Amino acid sequence: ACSSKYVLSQMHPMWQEPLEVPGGDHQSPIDIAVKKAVFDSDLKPLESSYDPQTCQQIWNNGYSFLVEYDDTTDKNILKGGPLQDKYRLCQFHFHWGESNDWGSEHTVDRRLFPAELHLVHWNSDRYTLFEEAVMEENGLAVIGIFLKVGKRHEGLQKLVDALPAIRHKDSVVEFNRFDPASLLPSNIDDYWTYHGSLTTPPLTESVTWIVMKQHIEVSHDQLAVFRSLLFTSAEEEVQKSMVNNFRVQQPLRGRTVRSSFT
Ligand SMILES: NS(=O)(=O)c1ccc(C(=O)NCc2ccc(F)cc2F)cc1
Repeated sequence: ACSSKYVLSQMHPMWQEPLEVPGGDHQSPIDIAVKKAVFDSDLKPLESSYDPQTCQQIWNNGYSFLVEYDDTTDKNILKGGPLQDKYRLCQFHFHWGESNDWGSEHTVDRRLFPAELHLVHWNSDRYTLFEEAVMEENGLAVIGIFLKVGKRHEGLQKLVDALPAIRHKDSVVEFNRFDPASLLPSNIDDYWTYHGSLTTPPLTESVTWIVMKQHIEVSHDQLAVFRSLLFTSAEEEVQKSMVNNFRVQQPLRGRTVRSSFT
């Protein structure tokens, strides 16, 4: 899978923002000012096709928890929308807060959501490995989906039940037959899209962001289990709750956010 060979650099949630990312004027996340988004009628509907059997593992990388997929074949594909090529799913992960009042990375008219899901894909038409694609401008496509607290999300529960087994950093458990499509909102035709970056180091500006207008709902208790995860490994004396693992918002620097809807 895409990131098991790399453990994200040791970042504390409130990790010091690098003062400048070299040439970093396409950084993420951003605030999406709805009225300033430009409707683009050329944007096509998104097409995704995921195979739950290719789910491999769920693990705590010390920053979030990732569900990883076998990305050695074209079994989990995203195309259409703003994308010219086809992209392979390699993992999905979440960002959340210590309370339900904040936690998302992107905002909509400054509105914060309690959490945000990222489905990470890389361009398998042009590159052979995620690690290669992550360095290229058209290398990655990440779907961002906001989470709101409300009714229990049945699809998410299987994932929530696995979290106690990966409480500590670097813990991994086998996880199979999970359908990422079960986490998509009913409407995936309405989205905003812009060019940005990874929201954690190396912060490379290789991401076509596709942020869904429609959120998904999870229960308060489901989100509470996210907060029971730890940033720290089992050996460390002081255990730190994994919360507030989001990056601060970045300047738009003249970029245009396009919308697929009016
Ligand atoms: N939150 S986000 O969706 O923007 C995001 C998505 C993926 C990654 C990632 O894979 N990092 C590890 C990693 C793995 C390999 C590599 F070459 C570079 C690299 F950053 C980081 C952030």
